[in-house]
Amino acid sequence: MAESEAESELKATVGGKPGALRLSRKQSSLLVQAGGKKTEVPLSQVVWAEANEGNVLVSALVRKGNLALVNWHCECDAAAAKPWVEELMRAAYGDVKPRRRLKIIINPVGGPGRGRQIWEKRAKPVFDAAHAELDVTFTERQGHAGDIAESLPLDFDAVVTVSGDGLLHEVLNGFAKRPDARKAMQIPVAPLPTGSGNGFALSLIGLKDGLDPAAAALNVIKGQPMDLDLCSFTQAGKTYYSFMSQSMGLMADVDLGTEHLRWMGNARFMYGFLRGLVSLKECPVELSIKVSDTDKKKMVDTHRALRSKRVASASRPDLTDTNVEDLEDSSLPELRFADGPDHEWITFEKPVLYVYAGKMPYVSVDLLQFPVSHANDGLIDLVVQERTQRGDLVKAIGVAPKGGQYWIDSQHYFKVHAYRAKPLGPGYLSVDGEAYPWEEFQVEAHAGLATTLSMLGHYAVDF
Ligand SMILES: Nc1ncnc2c1ncn2[C@@H]1O[C@H](COP(=O)(O)OP(=O)(O)OP(=O)(O)O)[C@@H](O)[C@H]1O
Repeated sequence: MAESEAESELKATVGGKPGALRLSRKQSSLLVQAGGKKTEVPLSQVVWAEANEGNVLVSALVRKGNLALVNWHCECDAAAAKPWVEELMRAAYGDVKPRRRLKIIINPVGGPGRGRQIWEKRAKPVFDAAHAELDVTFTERQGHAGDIAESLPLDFDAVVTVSGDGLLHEVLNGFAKRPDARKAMQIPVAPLPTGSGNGFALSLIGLKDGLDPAAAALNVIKGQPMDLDLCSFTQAGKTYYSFMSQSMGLMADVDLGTEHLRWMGNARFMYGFLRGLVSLKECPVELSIKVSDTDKKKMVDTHRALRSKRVASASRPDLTDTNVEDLEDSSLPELRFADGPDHEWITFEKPVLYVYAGKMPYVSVDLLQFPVSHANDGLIDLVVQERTQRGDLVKAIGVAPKGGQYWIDSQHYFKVHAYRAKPLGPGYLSVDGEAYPWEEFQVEAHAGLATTLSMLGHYAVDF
């Protein structure tokens, strides 16, 4: 059947005027014709359809710059409408179970402090339209989200953090403290971006819609569970979990040294970077690396091959209570490199401006720092920026939103199993955007330890 040809059509009336609304379901979209106006919406953006006693309601996210929720109400013959509506819901949801049960954790002071407002105006209406079952908590203090995760009943379909990336770090570390940590980490975590650092939402949804709360809500409603690697971060005998990044030197100064400028939103990171370029301060660190790959071109090829495989196989099936229960060993994995570096590790010998390790492509809208990273390749992407000419770094700013800095010779890019950093002077250390003591630590990757939600089955990046 040609894409333009309607697969099935529902003629409905609005306010008693026959023929005022025509809903046509095509192969991959819904066409709505009302009052001479045509709106075509991909089925992936249809969040609800129902027919009750001659009334039909269809809700979808329609692109109006951002994604906006639109509800179409109409009257029509109940017998004709019911099967049409049921078929539309089947086509719109595929394998995903509608009416997800969600734990929502909102940080009212995250980023520029607009979490509550954005939740109420832009996200909650989308979840309500999709008939999601919501259990909402507003955080009252630092650490609150971690405490919630530590004692959360495991009967939620997902945990959604309405904040920046820091709140997800707390949730995953709350899970890690539980005796049934492994089971808890099977509950997908997903972001609704209202913080200043929203790299996870950008990586899952892409640059175009990654900061749109409605698009993030859609990802929570329709995304399939996707394995998410975690990094264990061991310092002074204690192990934490990092889902996103660790940074030292200039990039940690950019994050932690600009906390007082939260009101600037995302712009604070660019300000911090420019300030760091003026001082060009060396990062005093001894860095040991358990390398998997160092060839940039080969890493791009592997990235493309892995990604097309992911598209073909999509992600794992939707969660059910049974497959969460099925996990027998619920403890977290042993560390493989607990004894520290051996002869297979290399040491980076040149003067360093910053070290940035990551598990996802976008750090912010201005920086595609890890363009060949994967949610679940079991490896950490490690960038070591040599202390180089200011001019090189200024040039990199312009190409950074598309990851162009990847090709700069002074920017060393490694795929690694693990690494260890030992401070040789004062500095900052940021783990998932949160401040950690600038003391010796070791990091290693753990394949697919946690879970997120994705509509694509891979990170949304073209490189
Ligand atoms: N009610 C609260 N009062 C104060 N701090 C809170 C509250 N709720 C959460 N926090 C803390 O706010 C911090 C910032 O959260 P998050 O990272 O999610 O947002 P953000 O604006 O992107 O911040 P950052 O840019 O610093 O990462 C976290 O350390 C979290 O523990």
